[in-house]
Amino acid sequence: MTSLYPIMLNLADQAVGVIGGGQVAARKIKTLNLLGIIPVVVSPQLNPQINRSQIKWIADTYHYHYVQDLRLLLACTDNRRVNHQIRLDASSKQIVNNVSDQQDSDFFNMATIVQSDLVVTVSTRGHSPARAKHVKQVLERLLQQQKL
Ligand SMILES: C[C@@]1(CC(=O)O)C2=NC(=C\c3[nH]c(c(CCC(=O)O)c3CC(=O)O)Cc3[nH]c(c(CC(=O)O)c3CCC(=O)O)/C=C3\N/C(=C\2)[C@@H](CCC(=O)O)[C@]3(C)CC(=O)O)/[C@H]1CCC(=O)O
Ligand SMILES: NC(=O)c1ccc[n+]([C@@H]2O[C@H](COP(=O)([O-])OP(=O)(O)OC[C@H]3O[C@@H](n4cnc5c(N)ncnc54)[C@H](O)[C@@H]3O)[C@@H](O)[C@H]2O)c1
Repeated sequence: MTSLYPIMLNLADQAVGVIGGGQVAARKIKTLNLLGIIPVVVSPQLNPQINRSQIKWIADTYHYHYVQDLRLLLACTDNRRVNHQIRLDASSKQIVNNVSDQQDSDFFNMATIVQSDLVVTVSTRGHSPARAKHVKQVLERLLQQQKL
């Protein structure tokens, strides 16, 4: 993807859905929670790293009716067909991240540091998530050292 534009999305009164409850979902939920967002999670199983008190869990496989009122959707199952179906089902008001296919996503997630009102994000335009993670860790140390 070449045309990417970073923004802070206003999600007041709009809910977020995570479909799938595995390792990748756990990482995305952690960041949502850091930002004070309690997502709806649709998944028959939950990774133990997911804090159940910080989500609204629907213990079932994906059906569109569970997510039709949600604004932002993170398609995080380990089934590429299901993740793609979530994007196909989405209305024009919904924005979808398909974790198994960059080209099938409306947006990418960013490595995110949250320190009260300060939010620092890192993106590699989808090229190297591991690099984004590394730069985030360096920035975390810098913020701490410099007391910024
Ligand atoms: C930044 C972060 C935010 C977050 O999602 O939390 C994030 N990935 C993170 C971590 C991470 N992801 C992966 C590893 C193992 C890497 C390794 O070991 O090499 C690790 C490291 C770890 O887990 O430790 C593997 C991976 N990631 C993607 C694919 C598929 C693909 O490339 O298409 C695969 C291969 C899957 C496979 O195995 O096939 C795709 C995406 N990952 C993105 C974001 C988006 C682009 C970000 C950007 O522009 O830089 C994008 C495009 C879509 C999206 O998900 O939005 C988070 C930072 C962690 C932090 O903050 O600490
Ligand atoms: N974008 C990223 O950051 C990134 C990073 C690594 C891997 N991936 C991709 O993410 C996918 C998921 O990886 P993972 O490690 O989280 O897998 P995982 O096996 O840990 O978790 C998969 C989850 O999906 C759920 N699930 C399966 N079918 C479902 C359905 N029909 N409806 C609802 N939930 C369903 C399972 O119950 C489980 O909770 C992989 O396919 C991988 O290619 C993406």
